[in-house]
Amino acid sequence: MSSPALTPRRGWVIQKFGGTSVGKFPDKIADDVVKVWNESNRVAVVCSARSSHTKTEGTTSRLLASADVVLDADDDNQYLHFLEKITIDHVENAMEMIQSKKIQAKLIEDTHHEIEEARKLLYASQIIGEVSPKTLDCIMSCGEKLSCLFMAALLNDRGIPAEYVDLSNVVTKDFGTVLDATFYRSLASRLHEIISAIDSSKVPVVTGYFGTIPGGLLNGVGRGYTDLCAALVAVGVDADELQIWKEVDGIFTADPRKVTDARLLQSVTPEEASELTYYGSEVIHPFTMEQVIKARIPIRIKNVENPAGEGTIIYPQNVGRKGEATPPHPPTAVERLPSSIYNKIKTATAVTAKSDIVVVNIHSNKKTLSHGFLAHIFSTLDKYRLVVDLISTSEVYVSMALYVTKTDRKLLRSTVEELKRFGEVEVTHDMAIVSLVGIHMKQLIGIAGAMFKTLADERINIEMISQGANEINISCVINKNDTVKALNAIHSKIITDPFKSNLAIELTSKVSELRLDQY
Ligand SMILES: Nc1ncnc2c1ncn2[C@@H]1O[C@H](COP(=O)(O)OP(=O)(O)O)[C@@H](O)[C@H]1O
Ligand SMILES: N[C@@H](CC(=O)OP(=O)(O)O)C(=O)O
Repeated sequence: MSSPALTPRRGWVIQKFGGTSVGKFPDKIADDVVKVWNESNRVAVVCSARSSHTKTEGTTSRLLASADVVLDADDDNQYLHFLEKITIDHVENAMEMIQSKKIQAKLIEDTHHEIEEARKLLYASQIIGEVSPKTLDCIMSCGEKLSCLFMAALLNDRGIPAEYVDLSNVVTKDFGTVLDATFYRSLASRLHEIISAIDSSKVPVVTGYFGTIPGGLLNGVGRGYTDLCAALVAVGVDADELQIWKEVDGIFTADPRKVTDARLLQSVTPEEASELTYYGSEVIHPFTMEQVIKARIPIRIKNVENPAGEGTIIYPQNVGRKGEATPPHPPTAVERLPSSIYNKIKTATAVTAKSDIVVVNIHSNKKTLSHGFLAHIFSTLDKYRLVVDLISTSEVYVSMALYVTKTDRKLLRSTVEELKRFGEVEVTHDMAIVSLVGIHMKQLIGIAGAMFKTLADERINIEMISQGANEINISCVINKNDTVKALNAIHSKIITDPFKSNLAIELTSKVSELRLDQY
């Protein structure tokens, strides 16, 4: 299969591969993706740290775990066990995947070297008695170095000339001290210099870790920084396309692993992609969107196991670039309807769910006025770095949906204890947020009611409701055990075939065509 030449001038295509893809399908990445696309375009590869099975057991997670235990007085060598697992995993992978003995030996030597560097940092942290954000970033960077050393070796081993690019020290003080537009512009410009300097016959294999940025990469960007790195590389070289390669065919109308009749979306808007990512669909890091959309670079989500698939494109609605424009945004209703009706139906684009949600209700003890009440609450949450996903408030009541993973449980207990100073606190665990997302929802009267009625018909209790200020997201909090049932019911009634609930006709008839046709 020859790759589509996006432009005759062999423009850049930046291909980002997540950790599980690098861990599970390195051969497909090399032979079915990079090699094919590099025939007609200039490809640069950006990789995350390898995860042989799942991200939680992946290299980055192991490195962060080693930093977690390095100060543990009970067992001051526990961190070495994590490094040992990483070493075995990567050396065995090198021996299995690299045929050339010379390339294999060099890769194994480099692997041991990078892990030794991480060990030195951990040992130094143990001696000093602390792991600073900068040190943590440097320890974490070992993962991307290992995976990109491997990917470059694999490409060379398979006859695809490649060059390893370590971005650990790409950030310099003259980029500024805050993560603002100036910082990202300077970084993108530096990336352009680095990538463009590489021999045009070689594929740059770039670490998704891009250095100790102001405030720290893990603190400032969080997990998923490779998406952002790939975006900045794309902006830097003015790429024709940024491709995010995953293990699903693109963005679906729901999680295809939970909703069997979920359908692939041809395109979504950046706003929809951000909402879907934030509320559970793990599509792409929101910071990434901002960078490439401003540069009007389309983002395509594709599947490593199905590279011939079209994937899903994320692009400002119908904002053409270099002549092409995004395909019209699908209304997503079932296509088998007569086109005269199908093209008029507008409904939500997708439904998504986010787990690990805890609802915290606070009834003010009225010792402070409402603005002080809210200020105290938010400063307490900020102190313990807990993320508020949804909030609804009145003068004396605040209900919040907090994202609390197992590792945050201790922080939650401390937060609740402190919040009790401002009123009575109730905590409900094991909840989930279900969100209906769609650019058309701005014009659809009744869609919120249809969503909540669908849940009521399934006897699913709603703990909390919230509509995003951008009007393209309606969310509610339910018991996590009802998540799959809720996703399937909403998907069936509102997205797959709104006709079933007579929703489409009612919704379309209620909203003026003029407003509807904005998108
Ligand atoms: N609307 C959606 N469209 C596509 N995938 C979704 C959606 N909602 C949730 N998902 C889930 O997101 C996950 C994407 O994971 P994966 O393909 O492994 O990405 P990565 O390689 O970046 O980690 C899949 O498990 C998929 O089931
Ligand atoms: N390797 C890092 C960064 C990352 O972006 O991973 P992924 O692309 O697999 O989400 C992590 O595990 O968080």
